Amino acid sequence: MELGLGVRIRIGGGRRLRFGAEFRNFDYYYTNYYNNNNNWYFMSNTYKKQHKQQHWRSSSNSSSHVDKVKDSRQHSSSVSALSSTSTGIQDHIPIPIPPIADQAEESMQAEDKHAIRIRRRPPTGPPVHYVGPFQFRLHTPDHANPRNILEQILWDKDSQLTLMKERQPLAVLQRLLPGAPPVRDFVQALKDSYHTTGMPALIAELKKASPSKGLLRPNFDPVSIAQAYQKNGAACLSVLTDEKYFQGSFENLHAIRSAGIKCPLLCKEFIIDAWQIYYARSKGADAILLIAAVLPDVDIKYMIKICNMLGLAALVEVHDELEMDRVLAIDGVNLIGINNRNLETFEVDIFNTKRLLEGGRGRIITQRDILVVGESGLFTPEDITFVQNSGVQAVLVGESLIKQEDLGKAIAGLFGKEISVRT
Ligand SMILES: O=P(O)(O)OC[C@@H](O)[C@@H](O)c1c[nH]c2ccccc12
Repeated sequence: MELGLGVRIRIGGGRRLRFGAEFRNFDYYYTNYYNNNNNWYFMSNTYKKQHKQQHWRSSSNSSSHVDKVKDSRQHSSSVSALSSTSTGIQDHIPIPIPPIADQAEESMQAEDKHAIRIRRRPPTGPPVHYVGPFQFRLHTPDHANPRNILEQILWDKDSQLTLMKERQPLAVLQRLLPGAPPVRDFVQALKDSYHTTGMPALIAELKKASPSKGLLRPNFDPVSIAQAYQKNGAACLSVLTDEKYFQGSFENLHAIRSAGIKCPLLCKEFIIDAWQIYYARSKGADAILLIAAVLPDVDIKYMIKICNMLGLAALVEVHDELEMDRVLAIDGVNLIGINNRNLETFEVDIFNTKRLLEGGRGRIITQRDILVVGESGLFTPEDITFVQNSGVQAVLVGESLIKQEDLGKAIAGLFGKEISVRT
């Protein structure tokens, strides 16, 4: 008998009892099933409840990963046939078909090919509260810990999401959407501002704290900050909604939207699940962020479809050439953010914006009329001129504004002049 990370038991004579929970990109479509001697059994909801089954991704370094991929291909049709009924998702909900097993496999290969380093979930399975059929864990290998702050944020996000989705399942959320405030055109607002001021349009960020800089603004009143940003020429606002690391919230987003702020709002969140897009929309977002370092291509494509359906803009964020090339290969991307901050190390280098827009990449971007946002680490008029000359039509600025008491002066100081054209 062989025990492997609580995943598989091999019983004498080659009979295998394997317990599997296939990771699907979108949890509300996930399918849990187990394999007993090559017969696949779907786990009913009752079974899941009885065993408090968590869905998780098993170790990616071992052969079990390879087996799992193979198995998911063999059984994809039956699994997907079962999934729609047993997850309780009704047929009439109009959402694009999510990637299923074959695409998930493709996405795994894409992850390898494009070297996505960030792991969205702990690779070694469920944490200690797991009470499934195999309650024990033989050991916790080192790679079970987050390797950097981005992974840590995502792993926390993943567990918070499980709770949020339990409280408000997608079907419930969707019923709220018709009552959400109408979507405003985020990209158009940036273009308009760029054309009227001749300077990069400002997306001013409401960020109370950050993991790299700690507390940035102790007296944080989101609505009055938003009003001051708007009055002083911001074209759009970016509202951090992550609570744990940025001291933001969806309440802030909602409050700003309800206060009648006209600037379109970007929901600044670590999106790993389509559910979050619907949630952001229900709270009044006009745009959402998709981080290429975190999301495989197949997810970006799927999430862009959802954004199009909801009328949201998708700001697709890249940090290096590899990510830029991936994103340029995806149809329908019209707004790209170049983050000058490496989210794994926090290093900031505004030369990054220039590097990524040089040569062929810049030409493709111009040809396709993609709007580029220079993000992070912008403090002075020289910085603004530098990224503008590199080819951006908008900038996303947090720290250098939010830390100053007088936000009007802060904006004028950043651009070297007042940029407000509103009356
Ligand atoms: O405060 P700065 O350096 O001006 O950066 C703003 C913004 O670019 C940054 O907050 C940001 C860029 N991408 C993100 C993704 C998640 C959280 C935050 C961010």
